[in-house]
Amino acid sequence: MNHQSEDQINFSIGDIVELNPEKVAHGGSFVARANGRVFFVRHSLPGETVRAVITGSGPKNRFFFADTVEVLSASANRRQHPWAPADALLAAQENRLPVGGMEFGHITPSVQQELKAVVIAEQLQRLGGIAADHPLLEQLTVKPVSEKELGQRTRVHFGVDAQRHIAMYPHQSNEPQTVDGFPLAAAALENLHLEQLELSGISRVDAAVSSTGQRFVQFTVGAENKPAVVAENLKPQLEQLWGDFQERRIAVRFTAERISGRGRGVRAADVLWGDPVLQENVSFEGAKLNFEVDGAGFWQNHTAAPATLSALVREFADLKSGETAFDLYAGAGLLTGVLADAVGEKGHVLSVEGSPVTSSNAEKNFARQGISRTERSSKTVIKVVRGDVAKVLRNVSTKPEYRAFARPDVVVLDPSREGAGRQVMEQIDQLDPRAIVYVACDPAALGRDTGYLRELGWSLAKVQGLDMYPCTHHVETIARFERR
Ligand SMILES: C[S@@+](CC[C@H](N)C(=O)[O-])C[C@H]1O[C@@H](n2cnc3c(N)ncnc32)[C@H](O)[C@@H]1O
Repeated sequence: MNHQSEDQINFSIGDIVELNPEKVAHGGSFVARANGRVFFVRHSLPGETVRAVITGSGPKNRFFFADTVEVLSASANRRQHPWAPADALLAAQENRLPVGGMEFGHITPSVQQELKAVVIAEQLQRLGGIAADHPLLEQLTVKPVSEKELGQRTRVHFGVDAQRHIAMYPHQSNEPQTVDGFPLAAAALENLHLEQLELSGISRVDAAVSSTGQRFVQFTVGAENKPAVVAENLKPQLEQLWGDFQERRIAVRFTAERISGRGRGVRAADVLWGDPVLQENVSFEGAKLNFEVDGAGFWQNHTAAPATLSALVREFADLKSGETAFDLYAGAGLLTGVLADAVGEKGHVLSVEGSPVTSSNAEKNFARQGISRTERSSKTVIKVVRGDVAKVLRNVSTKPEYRAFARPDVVVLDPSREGAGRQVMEQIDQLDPRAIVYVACDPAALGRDTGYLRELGWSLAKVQGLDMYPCTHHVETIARFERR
C-alpha cells in the first residue's frame, strides 16, 4: 500500500482490507468506506465486518472493487450459501474465485428481496429524479414469484472449460470453472446431466425446458470447427446419456459461434435433431395462453414468471374492452397475448419484436387461428411487426398500414437490459397514450428512462418489483406512468 495522505491510502489489486459494508449498491455489491476510499464489496451484507481482497479499481483509483474472503462479524441475514462453487468464503479457503450466477446466495430470501427493493428505489431516485421520500419509493416491495428458490430456471447457459466440461465464469473473469450443474435450474435441465459430456469443439451450451416438458439443448461450436463434424462426434455420447433423445422430446441444435453482431438465429450450417420449437402454456386469471417459442429465443426464465408477470402487466395496463395497446420488445408475444385478451374482440394490439426467429414465432402464434389467441381475443386485430422499435414507431405515425394503431390507449414495453432510451421514450410520448407500462430487467435502465419520461411530463403512478431471479442481484420491475 502507498500512503498518499494521512487519511487516504492508495490500494493495489490483491490487497486485503477490513471493511464495514453500509448499504447495497446496484450490480450485486455493497458500499463500504475506509481510509478516504469507497469500496464496492461483493458477497457481504450491510452491518458486517469483513476482510475483502481488492479485485479492481475505478478511474484514478477513486473507488475499488473487492470480494469478501472472510467474515469477521456476520449479519443475522447471512446464511450458508446453498451452492459450493458460488460460495465466496469457501472459494477463498480453496484459493479460487467463486463462480457468478448466485451472488446473493449467502443472504436469506426475504432480505434479498428487501435489498432489491432498495436498489430499485435508489435508481428511480438517482437516475429518474423521483424524490427519495415519494410514497411509491418508500412503500416499494419486491414480491417472490415462487416459494421455491432453487430448481426454477427454465433457461440455463454454460461455458466450456479447458477440460471440455460445462463451466461457469467468476465475476469479470475469462477463466471458466467446471461445474456439476446449476442448482437454480429446473430439475428437467439438471436431469440432462450435461456435466457428464466431454465437449470437444464446443464453446457454449444453452439448455431450455418448456412448461410442457420439452427440452432443447444448443451447442455452440467454436469458430475453428464445423457444426456437422462436432455434431457427429458428440452424438454417441448424447445417445449414451439420453437414449433415444428425440423420442424423449429432447431437441438438439449445433450452431457456429457468432464472431460479431447480436441476436440469435438459425443458420444454414446448423445441425438440428428434433423440433426446436417449444410449446409453452401460461394460465392466469381464468385465461389460458399457449405459445410456440424457439428453444434459443427469449422466454421469461422462471417456471412461475410468465403467469405472474402476465397478471401484473394486465393489472398495471388496466385496459378496457375495445381499446388499443402496444407491446414493444414483444419476444414471442407473451404480453401481446395478455393485452389482446384484455382488449377483446373489438380491440387492437401492435406487437413489435426485433429478433427474426422470435418475431416469426409471434407471427405464427397470433395468426388468425393462432394458438396464442383466447376466446376473448379470437377476433382482436393483432399486428405483429418484425423490426427495431424506434424504426417501427416512426412508421406508426407516418405509414397508412398503421392507421388503426395511430392512437394507442396503453403502451407496454419490456426492453432488454440496456433499456429503451430517450428516442423511444419521446416517440411513445408523441403517441400520447393514457398510460405507459414499463417492464424492466435492469433498475438502472428503468431509472434512466424514468428520467426521460419525467422530463416529458409523465409521472410514476405505480411500481412493483418481482423476484424472478432468486439468489442473484437481478430483479424485474413493473412501473406504470401517467401524464402529469
Ligand atoms: C426482455 S425481452 C421481452 C420479451 C417479452 N416481453 C416476453 O415477456 O417474453 C426483450 C425483447 O426485446 C427484443 N429487442 C431488443 N432490442 C430491440 C429493438 N431495438 N427493437 C425490437 N426488439 C428488440 C429482444 O429480441 C427480446 O426478445
